[in-house]
Amino acid sequence: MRISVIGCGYLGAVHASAMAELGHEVIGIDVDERKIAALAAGRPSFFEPGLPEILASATETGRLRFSTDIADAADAQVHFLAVGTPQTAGSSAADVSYVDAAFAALLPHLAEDAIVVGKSTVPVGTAARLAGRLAEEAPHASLAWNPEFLREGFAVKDTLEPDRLVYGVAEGDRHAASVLDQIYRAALEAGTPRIVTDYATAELVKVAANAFLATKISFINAMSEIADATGADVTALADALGHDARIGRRFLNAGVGFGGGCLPKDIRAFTARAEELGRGEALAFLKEVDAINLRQRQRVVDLAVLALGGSVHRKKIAVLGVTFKPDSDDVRDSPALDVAVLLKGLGADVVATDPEGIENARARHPQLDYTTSSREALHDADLVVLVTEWREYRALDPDATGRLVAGRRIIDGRNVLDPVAWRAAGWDYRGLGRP
Ligand SMILES: NC(=O)c1ccc[n+]([C@@H]2O[C@H](COP(=O)([O-])OP(=O)(O)OC[C@H]3O[C@@H](n4cnc5c(N)ncnc54)[C@H](O)[C@@H]3O)[C@@H](O)[C@H]2O)c1
Ligand SMILES: O=c1ccn([C@@H]2O[C@H](COP(=O)(O)OP(=O)(O)O[C@H]3O[C@H](CO)[C@@H](O)[C@H](O)[C@H]3O)[C@@H](O)[C@H]2O)c(=O)[nH]1
Repeated sequence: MRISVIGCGYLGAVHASAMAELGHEVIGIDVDERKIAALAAGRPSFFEPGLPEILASATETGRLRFSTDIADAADAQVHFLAVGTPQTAGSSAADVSYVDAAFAALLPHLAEDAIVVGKSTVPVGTAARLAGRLAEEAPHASLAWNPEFLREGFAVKDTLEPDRLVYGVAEGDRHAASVLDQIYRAALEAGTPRIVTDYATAELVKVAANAFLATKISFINAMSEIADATGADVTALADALGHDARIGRRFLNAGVGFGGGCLPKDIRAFTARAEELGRGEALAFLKEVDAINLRQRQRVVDLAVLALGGSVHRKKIAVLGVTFKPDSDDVRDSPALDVAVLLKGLGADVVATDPEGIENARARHPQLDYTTSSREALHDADLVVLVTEWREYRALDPDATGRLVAGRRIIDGRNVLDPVAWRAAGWDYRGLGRP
């Protein structure tokens, strides 16, 4: 199948490469010339495990090409829209202007029977609006919405082996569903469940899934606040809750909270859309989910102040991690980076380290000191704050780490270290919701 992917960021670059890996002829389109030049040379413009390999092999065979000119997508049968839908500045709503612009640019280039397939996360109602426009301006083409559920760090695997496929199609449009079935044949043959539904349901599945995941994390973080007040242990609580198959253990890790380019902005956009629909009350709880989440960042900072006896001023603090999660270089709405900035704001000498995220972090917060060497960050530190659970930080040895620092104090902002082992090595260990 000849496919175009419009928007080659974290989602689009992976989707384009994975579609080529499946044997399709793919062209990736983006307005960012630097991104396109790197991708065309077989180099991803961001860190994602497994992506360099499939990108390089697909560009070498010529099955995957890139361009900044949308006219080069004209002979594709299927066009995936994967442009960004960030939070609008000064509002909690999603900014759909990139979707609208990409859609408008594509319209004059649509071949007979072409299918435009939305992958971006959009406010419910967007697909119906775009379908209306298509019916007027390119009635020979059709629209489907096929939301994406990949996680950064597992993006390639999640794209090739998704948990489920959701197609939102116009009433009676069997063609779009059957073309998508051909594209995803390998996953369907492996037994991936597929739900064919209307536009609004498909759009809602995506934001509802993220709202549920965010709620689960904020739920356990709220429990961690209660655990702190009572001496209970939130990790044991999560383990015990998780054994109930109806609840499940995943996404019950208390800590500095959720960030990234999806969960935070998606729950805010969903709330804003519910308000527009006159159903604000139904999703009012998501504001609390957001508030609980943001509070965790301050809790980590408060613990740091406590650990240093009331002030962090002029104290050297090693902040381990700047990305919103491990195995990603993404610092969008990163709790880790926020903690570093808050500590710096209190006068601490912050040295932040991260295996992959420093370049992006520096672009956003040039006022912080960074190093790629965790040894350098730890050297002579009065306090260590672990905020992104990269494997190398989880594997730190308390004795060896203790020999690098000036004071054996650690805040485990992800509850991933063994408090017994760290305390046995003489550390003042503090987690969130851990006695
Ligand atoms: N990142 C994820 O893990 C993920 C997962 C599922 C869904 N999503 C959703 O996918 C969408 C994209 O997210 P992302 O993280 O890849 O964002 P991103 O910012 O990394 O990428 C968006 C890309 O679109 C490009 N772009 C903007 N306007 C364009 C236009 N008119 N024509 C062509 N390209 C254009 C930008 O230059 C950028 O490269 C969002 O709606 C997001 O919510 C993201
Ligand atoms: O128990 C947990 C699990 C996650 N997190 C945090 O939650 C955030 C999001 O994690 P994750 O969902 O793994 O990362 P994303 O790559 O942002 O993926 C989410 O957002 C994507 C974009 O919409 C969706 O496609 C995915 O299905 C959805 O999981 C990160 O900051 C994690 O540290 C926790 O704090 N505790």
